[in-house]
Amino acid sequence: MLQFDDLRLRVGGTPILRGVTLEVAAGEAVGLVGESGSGKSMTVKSVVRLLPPGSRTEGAVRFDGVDVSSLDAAGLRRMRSRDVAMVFQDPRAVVNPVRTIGDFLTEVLRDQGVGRTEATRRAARALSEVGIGDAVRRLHQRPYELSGGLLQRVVIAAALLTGPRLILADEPTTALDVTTQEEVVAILNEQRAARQVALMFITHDLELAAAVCDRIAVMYAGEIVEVLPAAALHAGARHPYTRALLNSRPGAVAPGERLRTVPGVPQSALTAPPGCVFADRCPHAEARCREVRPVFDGSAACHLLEAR
Ligand SMILES: Nc1ncnc2c1ncn2[C@@H]1O[C@H](COP(=O)(O)OP(=O)(O)OP(=O)(O)O)[C@@H](O)[C@H]1O
Repeated sequence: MLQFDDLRLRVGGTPILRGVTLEVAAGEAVGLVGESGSGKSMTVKSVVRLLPPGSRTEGAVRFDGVDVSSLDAAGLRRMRSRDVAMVFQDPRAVVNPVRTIGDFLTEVLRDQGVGRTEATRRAARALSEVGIGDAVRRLHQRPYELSGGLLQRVVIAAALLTGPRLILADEPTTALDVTTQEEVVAILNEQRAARQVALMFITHDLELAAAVCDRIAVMYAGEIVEVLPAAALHAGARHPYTRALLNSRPGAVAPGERLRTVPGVPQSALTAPPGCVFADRCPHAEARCREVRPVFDGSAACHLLEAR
């Protein structure tokens, strides 16, 4: 359904994505993990062309086989309002603070010609489906009357309301406290799985990605360095960067022990060396790793794995 084909992105001449190739099947959940600045947000934003001014892309992003860069304004609006829904980190940045939850939820349906009574009925049902009781009262409330967790559920309800085929979720729970995070992710995942909606889920949390997703794509400095089935995250991770990330999880050391880190500093696509993007921090790097860029073979981009 969704295909990134050697997507490269520059913003004002600065390289941000250096050739992202990835596919997402209908109904599939794919997690995008990696350090800050690795290009996760830019990758998902390129699906709906929500890129910063001065962006230039090469390669392609295709939705249902159609290159999104070829969509005219009407096509882009249709894709953003029907086919693809977005859930971002901070629900308060998305919901208009002075309008009611009911207005927020029914707006898109009303735009699509759904009558007021029917739109309100669907909005109330959508709230119940994301676990918000007393839906009729909630529809009359304003965002400041709801906690962050409840408001993010409202955003998820809105995302599901138009029957999208893909949800782009960019760290949807980072702004919430830990117990609320789990509930919100569980609801998002239950509801999208029940409807067979595909998901691209950006998170820093490898375990969370593995719990929610079918496959995980690991990004580093504007590239995907490894893609693997979520069930194989621990036993099957092959790329040295994925292994280093797994080793640096708090759960990877005994309580009281010092946490391990990935040595060195995160690289950006701009400062990436000509060879492997991870060469400067990789404990196994050889001369060719610094000179020749490894080819992504559908599973990983690493010279050390090619040799085996
Ligand atoms: N509006 C912008 N203009 C120019 N460059 C940008 C802009 N937004 C982000 N970038 C740059 O693009 C690169 C990728 O950013 P992106 O937000 O995709 O990373 P990320 O992996 O999602 O990070 P995080 O986990 O911190 O959100 C970074 O180097 C960032 O500085």
